[in-house]
Amino acid sequence: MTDHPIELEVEPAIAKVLFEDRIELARAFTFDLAKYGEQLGLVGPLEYPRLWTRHIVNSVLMAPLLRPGLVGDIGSGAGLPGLVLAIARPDVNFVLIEPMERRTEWLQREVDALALTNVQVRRARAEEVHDEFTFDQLTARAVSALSKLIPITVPLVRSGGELVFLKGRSAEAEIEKASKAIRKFGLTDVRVEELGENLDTEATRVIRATVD
Ligand SMILES: C[S@@+](CC[C@H](N)C(=O)[O-])C[C@H]1O[C@@H](n2cnc3c(N)ncnc32)[C@H](O)[C@@H]1O
Repeated sequence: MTDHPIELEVEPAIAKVLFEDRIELARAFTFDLAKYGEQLGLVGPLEYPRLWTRHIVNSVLMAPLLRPGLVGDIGSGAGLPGLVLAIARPDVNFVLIEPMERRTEWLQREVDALALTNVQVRRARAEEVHDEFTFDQLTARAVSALSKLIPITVPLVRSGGELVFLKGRSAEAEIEKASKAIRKFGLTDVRVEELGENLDTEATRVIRATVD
């Protein structure tokens, strides 16, 4: 692989606050993402000046919502949020589920390079592994609208488990549009939460829902 001329956003101070003693791993991952991301079609060049803020910090804001157990991340792509969360939460086990071979190769290479022992990479679509995994919590970012995510993710989560989806401004509208699926798949306590509101970074939003 050829080196990419890196014009990376300077690491924001909040990164060290959020990653604590895992910051060196987060730096190594971010550096690799900047180096290979465009070449491997993982992130576009326009994202480089906001790689930390918009992608790495945005993902790690979810870390406090996770409980020790098994977490599935659907459509991990470049590793967002799954690999970032696995860096931040070594006490949680993760399965990154991603159908594209080039992306799973990238994810596995990073898992190996960072010597992460709490991550499994599975090349598949979510709906192909319903009989293979039962997660305590399931995360996703930028995969599809809530109404489409519900049927492919709920069968992967244990009763009492939780969906945690990073969403933008559309969160409430997506909940509204997914009302039929929410009823059909027995989701309760469906709500939008703001993350990072009092921190020195862009706030973000998640949809959280409990699986009956
Ligand atoms: C727009 S990318 C987002 C990647 C990453 N989550 C992020 O936030 O940058 C959507 C990803 O979801 C994956 N994907 C699409 N449909 C999927 C499915 N049914 N199950 C699992 N992954 C899926 C795609 O291959 C792609 O990597």
